[in-house]
Amino acid sequence: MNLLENINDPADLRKLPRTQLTPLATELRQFLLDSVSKTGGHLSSNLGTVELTIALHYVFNTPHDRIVWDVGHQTYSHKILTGRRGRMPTLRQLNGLSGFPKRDESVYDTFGTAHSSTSISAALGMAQAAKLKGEDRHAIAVIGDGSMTAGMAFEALNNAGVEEDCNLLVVLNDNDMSISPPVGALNRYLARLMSGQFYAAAKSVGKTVLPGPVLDLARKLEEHAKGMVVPATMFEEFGFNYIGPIDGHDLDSLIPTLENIKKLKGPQFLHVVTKKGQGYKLAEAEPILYHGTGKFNPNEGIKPATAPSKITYTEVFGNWLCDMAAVDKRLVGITPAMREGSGMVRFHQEYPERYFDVGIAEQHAVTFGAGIATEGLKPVVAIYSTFLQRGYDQLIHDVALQNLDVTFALDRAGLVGADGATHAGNYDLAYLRCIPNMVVMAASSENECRQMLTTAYHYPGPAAVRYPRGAGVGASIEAELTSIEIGKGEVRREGKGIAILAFGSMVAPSVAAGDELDATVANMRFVKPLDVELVKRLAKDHDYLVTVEEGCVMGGAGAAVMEALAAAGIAKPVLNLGLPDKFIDQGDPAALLASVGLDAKGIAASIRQRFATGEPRLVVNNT
Ligand SMILES: Cc1ncc(C[n+]2csc(CCOP(=O)(O)OP(=O)(O)O)c2C)c(N)n1
Ligand SMILES: CC(=O)[C@@H](O)[C@H](O)COP(=O)(O)O
Ligand SMILES: [Mg+2]
Repeated sequence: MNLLENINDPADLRKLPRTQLTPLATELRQFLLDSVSKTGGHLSSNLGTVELTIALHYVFNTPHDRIVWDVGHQTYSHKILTGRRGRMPTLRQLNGLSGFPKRDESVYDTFGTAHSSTSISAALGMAQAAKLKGEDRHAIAVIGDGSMTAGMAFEALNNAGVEEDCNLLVVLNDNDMSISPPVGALNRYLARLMSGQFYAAAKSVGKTVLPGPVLDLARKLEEHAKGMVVPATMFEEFGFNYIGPIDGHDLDSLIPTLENIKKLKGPQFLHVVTKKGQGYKLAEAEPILYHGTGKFNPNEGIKPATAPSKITYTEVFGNWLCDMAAVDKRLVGITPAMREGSGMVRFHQEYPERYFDVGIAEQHAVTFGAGIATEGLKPVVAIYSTFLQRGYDQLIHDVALQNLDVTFALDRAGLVGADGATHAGNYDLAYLRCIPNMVVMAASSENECRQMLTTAYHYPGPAAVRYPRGAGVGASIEAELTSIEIGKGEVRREGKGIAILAFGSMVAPSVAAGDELDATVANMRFVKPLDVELVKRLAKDHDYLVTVEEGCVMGGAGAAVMEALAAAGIAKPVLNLGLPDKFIDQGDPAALLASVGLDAKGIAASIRQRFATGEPRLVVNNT
């Protein structure tokens, strides 16, 4: 029977008899696999949450009751069961379904996410709001074991645990994995809880909420443990009723347990155990490979690329890190839970004692790096541009204010494609250049990226190198570790009338636009310190200046050029090109860049359009 086809929203699901839920889960899992193999997406986490999603929507009265998903990369079943099955072929594409929950996509998406560890705070906010408004509803945060490692999650637990009359349920989806294997003491603690499984459940309110067979087992274990002092779980110490761990793939455990929990008041904590990749053997065996996939044939699985592909900036960084570590024993590599994404797998293998995965803890990663720097070692914090937003105060207060020698390797700078607005690294140039002591560089090629990393590393204060997701321009990469002069740009092309001052990834399209317009093109390299002498010279020798960056135009590199001109008392018509003052959703990165005029054609067209009349004027392109 095709059960899935008849479910247009959770009300349809709730009409099904319990006996049909297991066959539904089988259909849903197959649908997920077929669909994600055609679009790409976060497969393993989604395969692991099929039953949990069914159970939550079956037991709770959504959307009246609020489910808040953490990260949201595991919400495809939720999307499918809440009326978006037909749009799954558009997942993560331009004008298609987002890969994450989004409030304007569905009323069932109660909270927009993609950066982790926000769910408990948001759900607690909803629960408190319901209380204040006199509304009777449940708020449920679903958070993974990886996401639970972040400070924010603990801040929220700390707050929630004393809210005794709040209808908050935290579901910990423990699959013993982050993207990479989980790290840290919390992970060890959860493993210990697992090893004493049903025992802990029997001790807590589990007696009243666990379904018969699970409870029987719990009682037997309790009998066995008689006479021992049973410590409360840390979640109980935080003020939650802790229930679990229970099997998150067993609907006969999940549903009655949730039904019982639903009757309880106050902060509840349900520990659910699932398997990443559940039901698809290849993903079960290699959950990291199947965490985020491109398109693949599900019968064959993901195959290694046959044709040699262009090296990515991530690989450039990973190779540089190993090369620099080989010549400098002081180098320490730090990642907040992004070993694979940041290109640190080889470094981890070759230098395990100097490799630190600190968990999903960007704030801590930055201050941990600062602490290491105070002792004369050389920390390199590898972090996506978007995730450094989490560590901003740490960057200012702990690193820059003390002028500590920390190198920041900022991957995924600019538009990232399928992950969309939540992951776009659009703000780093603006948020970094205003911090005293910082050196900020934007790489225009693979080789320049390597040189900039070396430059940042040797600079005795805080320095950041930003580079985009994916492959670069195909430049050959030197083996040496050479630096470039700090604060010096270079002229790539001499032309007439117009000078284009390009930053990072925008150098290549600007050179192409320069060829078309016979304009001068400079690779500015440094956003801070800006090459003011070069700016002045270009202003003197040209009628018009154009700045181009793959970053928010407001407050970014172009703004730095404007400030420099103003400080020098130079009045010149300047056109600032960059990312507009709006969030840009998912899509093919090249198409997205073209849509905001940041390809060669768009740059040339904007320049023609603004300066066609020859009238000097100041324009900011932030439409
Ligand atoms: C603040 C932040 N840092 C890093 C990430 C990248 N990230 C996405 S999913 C993930 C792992 C999450 O692990 P878990 O919560 O256990 O979910 P699972 O992938 O196991 O389903 C990471 C590190 C993120 N989304 N947000
Ligand atoms: C959900 C999440 O935050 C990550 O899984 C992210 O999607 C990884 O992005 P990259 O593919 O760019 O590493
Ligand atoms: Mg996990």
